Amino acid sequence: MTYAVKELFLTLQGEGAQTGRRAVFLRFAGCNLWTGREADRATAVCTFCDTDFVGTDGPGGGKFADAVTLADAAAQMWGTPRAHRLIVCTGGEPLLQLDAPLIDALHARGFEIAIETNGTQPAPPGIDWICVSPKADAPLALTAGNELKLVFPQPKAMPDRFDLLAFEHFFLQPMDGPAQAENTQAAISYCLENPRWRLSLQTHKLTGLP
Ligand SMILES: C[S@@+](CC[C@H](N)C(=O)[O-])C[C@H]1O[C@@H](n2cnc3c(N)ncnc32)[C@H](O)[C@@H]1O
Ligand SMILES: Nc1nc2[nH]cc(C(=O)O)c2c(=O)[nH]1
Ligand code: SF4
Ligand SMILES: [Mg+2]
Repeated sequence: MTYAVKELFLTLQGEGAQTGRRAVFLRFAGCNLWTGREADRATAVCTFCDTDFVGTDGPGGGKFADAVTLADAAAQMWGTPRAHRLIVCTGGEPLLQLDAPLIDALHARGFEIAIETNGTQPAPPGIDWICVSPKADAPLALTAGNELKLVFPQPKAMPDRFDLLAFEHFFLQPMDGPAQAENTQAAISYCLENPRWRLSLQTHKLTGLP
């Protein structure tokens, strides 16, 4: 199939349990919880998104005709050597496009495959690291994975709804936006009172990485 990619870039994973790790980021275009248009933000299911995922015009983005072409572009972006290769598939919502042929082509090039997902879509087999980030009252199709990273606070998605799910790590990530400072203090207070939860800061924003 054809893949619509907003951008493809090399950076360090900025968030969650794999923070600091070199990674190619594959940002797919499109999401099922927001059109990406500012005019629709207030009425979307997910209203606080910090990302432009509309179109295919970003750095390294485009329409890729097949899985091999896209996996080759990712491998070229990583460069040599082949060891420790990590690709983080994000978006937009990556599970609208990530499929078995692309998973196979990325594995064949030595990538460990991580995803950042809103958890509303089932995941194909073979993904090596699943990070679910629940949004408001959107029902979860994925209730197990490696990390659950909740943007905090969300009145319709408070942490106690999730802390019995089958994840290895539980993170609160302060919601970026006008109340970022207050949200960070609230997340810190919650983690101090609820030791199952750890704080995830968006370190790429602190360091100026993409
Ligand atoms: C842009 S989303 C794309 C992947 C997927 N659609 C999802 O929501 O998980 C990537 C990550 O950024 C987080 N995020 C989005 N907007 C944010 C904000 N305003 N503040 C903090 N984290 C945010 C998401 O919750 C998710 O963990
Ligand atoms: N450096 C960096 N780390 C990230 N972790 C998750 C991101 C995302 O937008 O999915 C992201 C991102 O956009 N940049
Ligand atoms: S689900 Fe993810 S990509 Fe979609 S609008 Fe929300 S944060 Fe953005
Ligand atoms: Mg981001």
